[in-house]
Amino acid sequence: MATVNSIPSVDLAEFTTGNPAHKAAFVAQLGKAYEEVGFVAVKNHGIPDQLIADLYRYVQEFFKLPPDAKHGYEIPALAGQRGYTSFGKEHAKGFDAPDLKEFFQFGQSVEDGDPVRSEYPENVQVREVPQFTPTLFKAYRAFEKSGQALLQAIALYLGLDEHYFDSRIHNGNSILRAIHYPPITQEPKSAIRAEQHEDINLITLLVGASADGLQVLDKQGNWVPVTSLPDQIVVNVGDMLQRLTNNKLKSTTHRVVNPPREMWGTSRFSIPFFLHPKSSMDLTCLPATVDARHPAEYPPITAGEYLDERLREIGLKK
Ligand SMILES: O=C(O)CCC(=O)C(=O)O
Ligand SMILES: [Fe+2]
Repeated sequence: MATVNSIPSVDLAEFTTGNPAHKAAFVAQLGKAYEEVGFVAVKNHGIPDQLIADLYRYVQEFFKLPPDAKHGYEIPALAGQRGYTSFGKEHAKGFDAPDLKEFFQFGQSVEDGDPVRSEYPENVQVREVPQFTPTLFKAYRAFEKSGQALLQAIALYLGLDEHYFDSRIHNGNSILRAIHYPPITQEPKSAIRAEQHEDINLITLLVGASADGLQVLDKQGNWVPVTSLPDQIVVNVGDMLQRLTNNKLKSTTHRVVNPPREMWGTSRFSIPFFLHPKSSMDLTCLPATVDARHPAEYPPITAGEYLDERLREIGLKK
């Protein structure tokens, strides 16, 4: 297994088109990486280069809109879950100072009559950049597909049926979040672009951010920079998967630091896809991960209840 920038690297084609031996090797590599590091770089992830280029292009056009136009897409009742959230609103769990970022969130579109549709607010259409919403939608579907393949490998690693997650993530509550970290204009007192945190969801898929800054906390307590190569995406375990696996798979702490002073004038963009299941998914620790040496660390909870608790903790939900 190659190591790039100190996080392990895997080739998803080994799983999706490889022979049984390749597939088994992929499962073992991914599982080991998630037990030890919590982050991997994935190549042959299936998300077309052109789509990624379009995504970054339209996202940058959106954030260039005048503040008034962007504020028109901010809907407090939706707790930031759809549309725009302005600079200074969200803070990491346990921190008061807000992160130095603005973002736009795009959620699930249910197209097959599944009654779960009534749980999801409509996505927000951005009129000024006509290609923005359709491109987010295309990317959303591509990330869902890639994420499903990764969760199939994770299911096998956990000794579950390969398709364990399929029905639980179908029409799931995933979020595509386009983030803009604006140029820094004055000495930031105590805030950084994104304070240290763990993601809430099952797994997060991140296509190459536009600049350095992402760091993960290793077991020795050192912050290690992560820069994915252009042909790779970074995929990490979130708290829902850590909880489901009774801490066997690690939801690793990460943050986005401010650039050196000479780079203060530059923006940073990144577009994580937070893969969530349906709110009804039971996150009770899997029996296979609980034994005398590893008693269950968490009480039973559903994904919906857990998300609610976490959105309150980060200041998005009152
Ligand atoms: O901007 C990044 O590279 C990562 C952002 C992040 O960790 C998050 O939004 O959860
Ligand atoms: Fe994160």
